Formats: sequence, structure tokens, C-alpha cells
Amino acid sequence: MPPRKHKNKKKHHQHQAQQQQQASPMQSSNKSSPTKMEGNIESCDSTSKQLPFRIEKSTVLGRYVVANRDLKAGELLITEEPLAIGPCVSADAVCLGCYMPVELQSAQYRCSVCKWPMCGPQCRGLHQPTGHTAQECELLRTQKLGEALEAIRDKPDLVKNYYELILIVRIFLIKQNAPEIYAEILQMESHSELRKSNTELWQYYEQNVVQRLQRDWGMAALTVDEIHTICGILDVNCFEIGQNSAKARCLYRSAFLLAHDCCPNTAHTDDPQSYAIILRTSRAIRKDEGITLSYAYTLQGTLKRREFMHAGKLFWCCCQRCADPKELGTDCSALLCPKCKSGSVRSVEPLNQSAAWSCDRCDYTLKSTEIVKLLDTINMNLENIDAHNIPGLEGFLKKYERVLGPNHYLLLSAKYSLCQIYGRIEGYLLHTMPLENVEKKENYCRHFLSIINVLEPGLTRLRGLILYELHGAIMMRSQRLMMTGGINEAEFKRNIKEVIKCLQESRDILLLEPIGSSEHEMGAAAAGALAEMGVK
Ligand SMILES: C[S@@+](CC[C@H](N)C(=O)[O-])C[C@H]1O[C@@H](n2cnc3c(N)ncnc32)[C@H](O)[C@@H]1O
Repeated sequence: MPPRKHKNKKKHHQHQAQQQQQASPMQSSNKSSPTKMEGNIESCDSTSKQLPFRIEKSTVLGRYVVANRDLKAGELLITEEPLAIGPCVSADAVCLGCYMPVELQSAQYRCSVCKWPMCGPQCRGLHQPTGHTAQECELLRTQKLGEALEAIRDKPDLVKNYYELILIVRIFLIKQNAPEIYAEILQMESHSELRKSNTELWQYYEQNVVQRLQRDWGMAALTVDEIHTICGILDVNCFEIGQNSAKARCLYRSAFLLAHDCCPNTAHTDDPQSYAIILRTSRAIRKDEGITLSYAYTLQGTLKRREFMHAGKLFWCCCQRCADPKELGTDCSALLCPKCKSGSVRSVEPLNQSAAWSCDRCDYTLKSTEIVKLLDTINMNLENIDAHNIPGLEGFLKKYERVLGPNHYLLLSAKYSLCQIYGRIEGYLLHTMPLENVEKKENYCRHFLSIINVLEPGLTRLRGLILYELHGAIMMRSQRLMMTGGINEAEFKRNIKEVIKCLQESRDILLLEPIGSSEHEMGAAAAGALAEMGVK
């Protein structure tokens, strides 16, 4: 049983922020702290009423966060640096200092002391608390773990496992050097009892983490129970973060308290320099309403999201989206009925993972295990297509539009990739692309946006990114049609108004992203395009 991720905001064909920056067609050239928590989470008493949020407790959710007053969209709720940071569980090799990808080949630079691969001798995370500390280096050196990693470099599963252990080692070092922070970490939910009752999961950790740490990594000072507890805490509470190809997982002092919802009312990002989490409301929240974030991928069906959360977080989500067979009206899990060809096949009881799926027009039914198999196969086909392969992705759509419902999340994932690459890559640049492809880009953007407007409404990164893509496609189509007489001036002006709206919204969302992130750059490009048009 592989260990599970908490939340990965960027996945192949899903939340890819961007490839290279695309200049707005509105632009003439190709221009392309300290911690701060706005609501003091420890103040749960009545004197904290004016603070944005408070902690409450329920038998179902455990501790969770509630609004103390009406909150507007875009309000900053939490910004805090990590208590602990380390490589992700299922990530490929990364630099222990800055979490950028590294190779394991012998030509890769290695730490001169412990021999672990690093990005280079000038890595900004060398001897920094958020990176490769002197204590960690000494521990890895003493146990000859750099050499051990070198010896297993052709065994990807073992390599991943080595990287998984790093954050546990770091928590061991926190225990030794900063016991007050260790005590804070231990306050987090580990779900140890539930994990223990899952033999497969417990065995995985026993063999691959506990025994390896105690036997090969010199961690005899940590007890078996302690290691299992830390593993539980990390699985349940870690955030996966990273900008511009860096990837890490972090524990934060208070952001972990937010309950999950598959249609959350906050959005978060992270600072590429400090790894601080920055959490804002994505839409207006009423006083006393729960403040939520999503632990799962938004663009995934109920069956998969619930399974993902149950495996890693040990709870079955029962939110409004999960309870609705049509997922808040998006119908993004429905399949086309292969029997009558006109009905849609959905779970008859979405809060029951093993419930059958049936057609709404005929008597066709399928077991949920068959659905899982089918979705895994289609997902694997999608994952095997390079995200820059336009004919491959178009072929995927053509093939599976006959199997999956029109709004199915796997079709939308492919469309999202296409939205991002039409207009960007050699042979498909926006100014030279045939009108047909410009229109395809626009249609995919509109379709994707219509679903994301429901599942991730408001000030969310995905909306900001897709609105930017949409403005380019509308602008290019309008210019082309205007030149050939395909539209009149009034229509052209209407289109320009829509372009401006897309740019304004995209700018307002993406400039909330931290400076130095590719999303922020795109927000700046949107702002630049508006400035060139003389629009605020
Ligand atoms: C990151 S922790 C959140 C803080 C936790 N409630 C606590 O008291 O420490 C995640 C855990 O909170 C609970 N939880 C969060 N969202 C939930 C939801 N929508 N439904 C049920 N349980 C939830 C689950 O026990 C989950 O494993």
C-alpha cells in the first residue's frame, strides 16, 4: 500500500499552472517574513469575536475553523511559514535544499559531506532551517546514506522511499533541537488507531518506514509508536506545495485545522522563497459558516476523491458535492450508456463506494469495481499522452467522447491541457494557428470554465489561468474575423468587452499569487495588456 499524498495542486493534465508564458495578443511585444496569521487561532474565547475566524470542535470533523464575521472574497486569513518541510512522498529525487528536481546520475552535484544529490554548491537551502541543515547532513553522513542512495538509484520505488524518510528524520531532529515545535506537531491528528486497524497500510509503514529507519538510518531513539504517529500526522496534515518545478510537503501551525470540502471556500498558494502558505477566502463567507479547503483534486470524480481522502485522511467525505449524484449539477462523473446510447450512467448512491452505477434511461447497470477499472484504464491512457502532444490529446477526446459524459473530469483534464498548449507550442502559435484551432481553444476554455465556475468558484488560481487563456483565444478569433469581414464592428466591440472582463478577472486573481511564481507573472501580463489598452 503506497503512502498517500495530502494535496497535490499540480498534476499531469490537471492543475498544470503553465508551460512557457504566453503573451497576451493585446500586447504589442512578447514581454512577457515573518509569519502572519490574520486570525489568532488560539483565541477561541468570546473576546476574539472581531477576529476573522475561531476554532470549533465536532464529533465528525474534530477541530475545524469557522468565520467570526462575514468575510469578503479575497480576504487573507493565514500566512505562516512551515513548522516542518521535506520532500514529498511519491516525488522523484529533489534537492534537499530547495526541492528542485535533481538527477541521480553520477554527474549530478552531491553534498560534499553527506553525498546526497543537491542542485549545486550554492543551493539557497544549504544549511538553512527550511533545507539541508548541518545536523541532517551529519546524520546522513554518519549512516552512509548518500552512498546507500547511490547504490539503489536504479530502483525507483526504493529511491522514493528514501526521500519519504527525510521528513521523518527532520521531525526527529526537531524533537531533539526544538522540543516546543515537536510538541505542537504532536497535537495534530494522526488517526493511529484507524491506521492500525488497516493491516495493509500498517504493514507498509512497518516494513518501509519503521524498520528501515530503526535498522538502517540509526533512528533507534524513536520508538515504533512514535514513528507510526509521525507517519500518521504527516499523511493527515501535510500540504504539498511548490512553485516553478520545486515540490515539497509541509506541516503548518494552523492551516491544517481547516476541514475539507470538495467545493471549498478558500484557496491557498505558497511563497517560493519562504515556503509560507498563503490562505485566502475564494468567495464571500457568512458569519459562523465553516471555512474549508479541498484536500483532493477538484477535477476528479466523487468515487476517486472519496477513495483518495479515505486512504490518506481516514474519513469518508459526505459534502454536498459528494452527496449529489450530479456533483452540484456538473455531472462530471457520468458515463454515456453503452446500451441505449442516450442515457447517462451514474452511481445510484454516491455516498456508498460499492453502490452500483445505472443508466437513467434503460436497465443498464455496472458494478462500482468495474467503473474503477474502466476509469483507471482511461486515466492511464491520458497520463501516457505527453502534455504537449496536441494530436494525442485530440485523439483521446475523440475516442472517449463516446464513452464518457460530456463533462466527465477526464475529458475536462485533456481539454485543460489543450487550452494551455494551443497557442503556445511550435506549430500551434496563436498568431499563426488556423482559425479552426483558435476556435477550439476558445471552446475548450469556455467549457472548462463553466465547470470550474461551479466546483472552484471565485478567486481561484484555476479560474485565473483559464480566463487568461480565454482572453487570448477570443481576441485572436475576433481580430481574424474582423479582418475577413466575418463579424461587424459592433460584434467586434462586444468581443473586446469580454476580453477586457477576462483580463481584469484573471489579473485580479493571479496577482494574488506570490511574486516569483509563474502565475503571478501571468497576472502581470494581464495587467500589462490592460494598461496597453488604457483600461484599469
Ligand atoms: C488536516 S486534519 C484537520 C484538523 C483535524 N480536524 C483536527 O482536529 O486536528 C484532517 C482530519 O480532519 C477530519 N476532517 C476534515 N474534514 C473532514 C470532513 N469534511 N469530513 C469528515 N472529517 C473531516 C478528518 O478526521 C481528517 O482526517
